Amino acid sequence: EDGITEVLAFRSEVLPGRFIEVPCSEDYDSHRRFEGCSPRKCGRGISDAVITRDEARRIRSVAEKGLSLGGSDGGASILDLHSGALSVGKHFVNLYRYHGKSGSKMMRTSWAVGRWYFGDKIQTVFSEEDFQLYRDVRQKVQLAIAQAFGISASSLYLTKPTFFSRINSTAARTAHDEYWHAHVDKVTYGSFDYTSLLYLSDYLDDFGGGRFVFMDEGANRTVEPRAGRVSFFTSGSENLHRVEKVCWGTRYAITIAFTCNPDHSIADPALT
Ligand SMILES: O=C(O)CCC(=O)C(=O)O
Ligand SMILES: [Fe+2]
Repeated sequence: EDGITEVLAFRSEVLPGRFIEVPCSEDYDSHRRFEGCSPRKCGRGISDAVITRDEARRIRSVAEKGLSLGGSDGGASILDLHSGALSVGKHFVNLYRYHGKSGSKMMRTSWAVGRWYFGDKIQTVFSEEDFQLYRDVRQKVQLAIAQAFGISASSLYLTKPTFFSRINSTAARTAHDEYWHAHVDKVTYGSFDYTSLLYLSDYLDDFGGGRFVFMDEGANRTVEPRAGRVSFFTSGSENLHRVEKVCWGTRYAITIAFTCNPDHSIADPALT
C-alpha cells in the first residue's frame, strides 16, 4: 500500500520502550482539565517490555474463549468486557445477560457476570483468574502511560469500552465490521484521554495487513503488531489513526483506555 513512509515499530524488533512526542491538538482546549492527568505533552509510546509474551499468550486464550461464543458474520468481532457485548452474526448479544432462543448456541446467560446456561448446565465463561490477568495487565499499562507522559498513575481511570477484538479477512457485513476507517479516539469514544492497545498476535506470522497507522500530515507512521506489544497514545486528533485491512489470518488485540475524568471511570471487569 502506498503512502507508508515510516515504521515506528517493526514486528521483529523487541522494543524496550520508544516514545515519540507530537504537538497536542487543540482538542484539549475545549475540555475540562484535570491536574496531574490531562496531557501537557502529547505523543505515542510503544513497548515490548511492559507485558511478557507469556502474559500475552494467556490473555489471548481468554480472548479466544470469549469470542468463540459468538463472532460477527463480517470480519471484525468484539467482546466488550465492561458491558458484556459480544458480536454475533450481524448483531450483538450481551454475554453477561443474554436471553437467546432456546436451541441457539448460547441459550441464556444469567445476570451474574460471565455465567451462562447451555442446555440446563450453568457454565462460567471467565474465571476469577482471567479477570485477575486483565487487572494485572491494565495496571502495568497504566503505570507505563503515567511514566511516559509524566503524570500520576493514580489520576488515570479505566474507562469504557474496554474490549477484545478479533479481525479476519471476511468481508464486512455491517458498519460495525468497518474497523479500518481513520478516526480520533476522543471523538469515537468520548471519554478516552489515553488509548492503549495490547497486541495478542504477530504481524506476518498470524495475519497479513492489519498494521496500525498514525496518519500524520505528510506521513503515515505504522506500528506492526507483535504479541505482547503495547502501543499507547493521547486520544486527541494529534493521533488520527486507522488499521489496515487484514488480508489473511486472524488478528487479536485488546483495547484498554483511560480517562482523566473520574465521572467517566469504570471498575475493572469482574465476576460478580
Ligand atoms: O486494533 C488496533 O490496532 C486499533 C483499534 C482502534 O483504533 C480502536 O479500537 O479505536
Ligand atoms: Fe482507535
